[in-house]
Amino acid sequence: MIHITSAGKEFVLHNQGGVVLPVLVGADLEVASGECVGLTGASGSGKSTLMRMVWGNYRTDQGAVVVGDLDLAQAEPRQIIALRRQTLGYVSQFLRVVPRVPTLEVVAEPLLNLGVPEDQARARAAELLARLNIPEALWSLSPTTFSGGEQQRVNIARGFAHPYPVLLLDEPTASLDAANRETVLALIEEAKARGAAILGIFHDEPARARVCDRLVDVSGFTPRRAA
Ligand SMILES: Nc1ncnc2c1ncn2[C@@H]1O[C@H](COP(=O)(O)OP(=O)(O)OP(=O)(O)O)[C@@H](O)[C@H]1O
Repeated sequence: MIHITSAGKEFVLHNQGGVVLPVLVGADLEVASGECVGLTGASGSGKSTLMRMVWGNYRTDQGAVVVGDLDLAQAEPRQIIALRRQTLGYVSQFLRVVPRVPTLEVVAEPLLNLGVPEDQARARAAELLARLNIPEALWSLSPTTFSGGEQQRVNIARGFAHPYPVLLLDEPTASLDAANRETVLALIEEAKARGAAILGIFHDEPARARVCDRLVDVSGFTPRRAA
């Protein structure tokens, strides 16, 4: 479901004299349906950069990053938007939402955007929020004032509302207590069992060992820097 071939990325720092910072070169990676691949490598090796190239908000400079049948390196913005609506889900570390939208709507929104009837979308959102221990009294409130861990759980509920064929997970268990961490790991296992292809960054080593089928060390794609 994810096919990355000879992908490269460099940043041009326009506000720092146009310095060119090569970050990835010759990156190759495959994630099959039902598989979870974990990205590893030292801080700064390019894990988040590679994830953002798959998500389509960092442009791929060389090679191909194909999700389903769309090459993100060549795609038009409207194709990326359609891919994100139907195929590609992303649980980032931090929740970004429009202020004043109630939590239940935030979680149901990906389903409503796909035309799922409102009662079904809200029922699915409620089921996930309950499973992730967000008290029902909070569902009608905007999550902007929630605690870090509550916001992360709302973000996870939103990311798992629609059964995306491809999922990107950035530290999904980072600030969770044991019970909620267990729920998130179970959600990941269920997504794999229904055939989702998952690419993730997990600093939580036991979590990584449990859900990842393979690890890919991104430092293998780090260009040799001039001494
Ligand atoms: N938008 C950007 N502009 C310029 N340089 C960037 C940008 N994003 C990332 N980089 C650089 O790319 C390199 C890789 O960063 P990245 O965040 O992908 O690493 P990482 O492996 O995810 O690190 P960490 O584990 O610390 O999160 C770093 O040297 C970083 O400074």
